[in-house]
Amino acid sequence: MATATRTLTRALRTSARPSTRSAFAAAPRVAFRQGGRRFYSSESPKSSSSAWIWGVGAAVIGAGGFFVWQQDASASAEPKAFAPKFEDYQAVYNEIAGRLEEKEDYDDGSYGPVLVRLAWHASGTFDKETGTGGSNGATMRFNPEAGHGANAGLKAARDFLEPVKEKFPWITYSDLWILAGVCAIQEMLGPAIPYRPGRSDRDVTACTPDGRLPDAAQGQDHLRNIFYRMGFNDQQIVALAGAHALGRCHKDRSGFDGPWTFSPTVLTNDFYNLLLNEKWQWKKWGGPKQYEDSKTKSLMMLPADMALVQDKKFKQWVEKYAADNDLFFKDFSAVIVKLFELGVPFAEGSENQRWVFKTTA
Ligand code: HEM
Repeated sequence: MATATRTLTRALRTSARPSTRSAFAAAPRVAFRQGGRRFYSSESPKSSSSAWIWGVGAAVIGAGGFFVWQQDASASAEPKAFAPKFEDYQAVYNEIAGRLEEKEDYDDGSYGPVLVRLAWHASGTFDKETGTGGSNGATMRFNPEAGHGANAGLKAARDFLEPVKEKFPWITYSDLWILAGVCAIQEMLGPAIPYRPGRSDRDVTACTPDGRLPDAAQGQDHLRNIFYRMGFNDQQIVALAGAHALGRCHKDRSGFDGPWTFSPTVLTNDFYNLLLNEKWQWKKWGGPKQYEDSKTKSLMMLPADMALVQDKKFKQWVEKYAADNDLFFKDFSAVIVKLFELGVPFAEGSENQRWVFKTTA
């Protein structure tokens, strides 16, 4: 199965999929020059581009501060102050992108899907009532959070990013994990995902309690409880779930097994189309209850995925996204930006100054 999906994925990529990498993916990438440097922005530069650049500097400095570290301890007794800029984050992006497919035998040939899941599980612990959890902190580095059942298998993603952290020691783990999610989505031909840095790492005391992430065996009431707690609505829940076009379930992680789509390393609206148009039946096996498509028996759906067509309010959004990939990309980009920023104390005013990284794909 892995080989078949990999072959199809490669075919899709080489054919460039003009309909999936759509106008929306291209439109927000505004490139402009200032002071001999090239910048990419999610919005047009303001009439005074120097004000925009000041704004970016303020966002980074205000939120993350200067990073102080010593590159070569013997060279100088003075630690160097370093305020990373767009180009520095783009360099981290490029490093991650260049390594996504370095291990041919990993899953369907890319670490992209598991990096998206890491970024989502780091963010999805947010509780809007208490303001706890969210992508600030990277507390999944520690037990008990690393050992929560929902996070099984994410060590693969965290370990994958360790050499990147070593090469760019100034970036926090929490900014790095989210940047990796952004990079993975864009490199898997998804829409542009505007990004802003400013997350700081926290210690073990900031670990969130178990049970904040969704349980795949449950249905619509559970999904609403979990995602409303983060501050999302029905439309946003359905848009987020489209990420299940990517990757697969693993018996040794969640207990479930198999991919949702035939192209698990390319982001498309296929998850919705398959959910609506295929005939799904319970899989007869010794594992947890999951669905399989009756035609090929090679694709899967979780009970929580199936809830999106069993519930009328969810289903209307599944239908819209199945019919319109551009709409899915637009809404997915907006909602994942919100997800990835949950619980982060960004500098005031920085919400209009996100960066869009240039893809390497
Ligand atoms: C709606 C509630 C959700 C449930 C119940 C759920 C559940 C699961 C489960 C059980 C797996 C399999 C893990 C494994 O065995 O490796 C998985 C994988 C995945 N999930 Fe979700 N998920 C949900 C929402 C999301 C969201 C919101 C995103 C991202 C925006 C996401 C992205 C992914 C990705 C990319 C994978 C594949 C990981 C890989 O290939 O290693 N999921 N999810």
